[in-house]
Amino acid sequence: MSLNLDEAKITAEVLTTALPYIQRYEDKLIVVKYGGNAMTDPELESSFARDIVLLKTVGMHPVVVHGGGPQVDSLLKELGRQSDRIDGMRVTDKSTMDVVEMVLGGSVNKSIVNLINKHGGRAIGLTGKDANLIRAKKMLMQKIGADGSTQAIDLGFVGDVVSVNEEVIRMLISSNFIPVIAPLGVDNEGNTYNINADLVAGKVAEFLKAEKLMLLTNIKGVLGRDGEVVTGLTPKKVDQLIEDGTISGGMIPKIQCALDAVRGGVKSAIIVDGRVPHATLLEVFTNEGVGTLISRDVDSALS
Ligand SMILES: Nc1ncnc2c1ncn2[C@@H]1O[C@H](COP(=O)(O)OP(=O)(O)O)[C@@H](O)[C@H]1O
Ligand SMILES: CC(=O)N[C@@H](CCC(=O)OP(=O)(O)O)C(=O)O
Repeated sequence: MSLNLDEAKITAEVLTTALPYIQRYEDKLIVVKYGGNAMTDPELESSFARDIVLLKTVGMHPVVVHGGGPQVDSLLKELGRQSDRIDGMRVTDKSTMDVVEMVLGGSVNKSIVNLINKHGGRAIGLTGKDANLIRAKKMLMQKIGADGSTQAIDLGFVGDVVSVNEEVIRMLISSNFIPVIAPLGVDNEGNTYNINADLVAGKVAEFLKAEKLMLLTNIKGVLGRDGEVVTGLTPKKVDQLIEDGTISGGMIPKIQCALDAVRGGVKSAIIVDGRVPHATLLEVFTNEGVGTLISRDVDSALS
């Protein structure tokens, strides 16, 4: 078979364009949160897995934290049950916790691990309970009523991250593994908690001082009042958009943990459209990126 020179030229150009990005991120840690809503199409799932393997192969250190909210909903439905969400958090009683653990720590985690490994990676799946990776405590949610009074809301076994055992992650990374983490945590008494996956990804990125936190979701980015993607956000603007209801539901914890992560030392956090094939690569290997960027100099970012 003879070499097609035109095709070869394009390939060479693409590879050369990638070089500065490969050099820039060499040996750097990139935390990718893979949301349940982005796991809907087998081709997209494959392109995600290949992107992760490629990042690792060229010398970066991807760490995957996954969600799986819609997958938990499906099993609950099959069981003839449902659960409420308050500001994006699933109210989790004991029996819901069992289903959450089964789905997130079981089928969802293992299918991502399997897919990455099928594409030549060395993924290893763990939940926040393994090696006490994620220490958690019960989340205390406060709601402010219309009259200004504060109301405490009990979400059951929903947790906040207290700490992340970074040693475990670093050990896996240095042995060339790709950690794939399910968003469960454990407290000192051994209680298991269901933790929003964005929160876990943000804290993992923060504890490991990651270069980048990428939150893959099912929307183009954070949409402003006019329905257009907002490319850069300030904390003040985020507060305004939450207050007037423009940012709601699952986007609330997502944007808040992106802000917390950059305040905590992560260089940049990006909310990316996981429905775009190779969204992860596009974000790392292009200047423009895709979605909404929250960088460390967030106070001077576009609003
Ligand atoms: N201002 C906004 N911009 C973008 N999405 C928003 C906004 N407000 C609410 N959302 C909702 O947040 C969802 C993303 O959160 P979520 O469903 O929890 O995603 P994931 O499962 O990927 O974590 C979007 O699909 C959208 O319905
Ligand atoms: C407390 C809480 O809400 N936990 C989430 C954990 C999974 C998750 O965050 O999944 P996505 O990223 O796909 O939404 C849940 O039970 O759905």
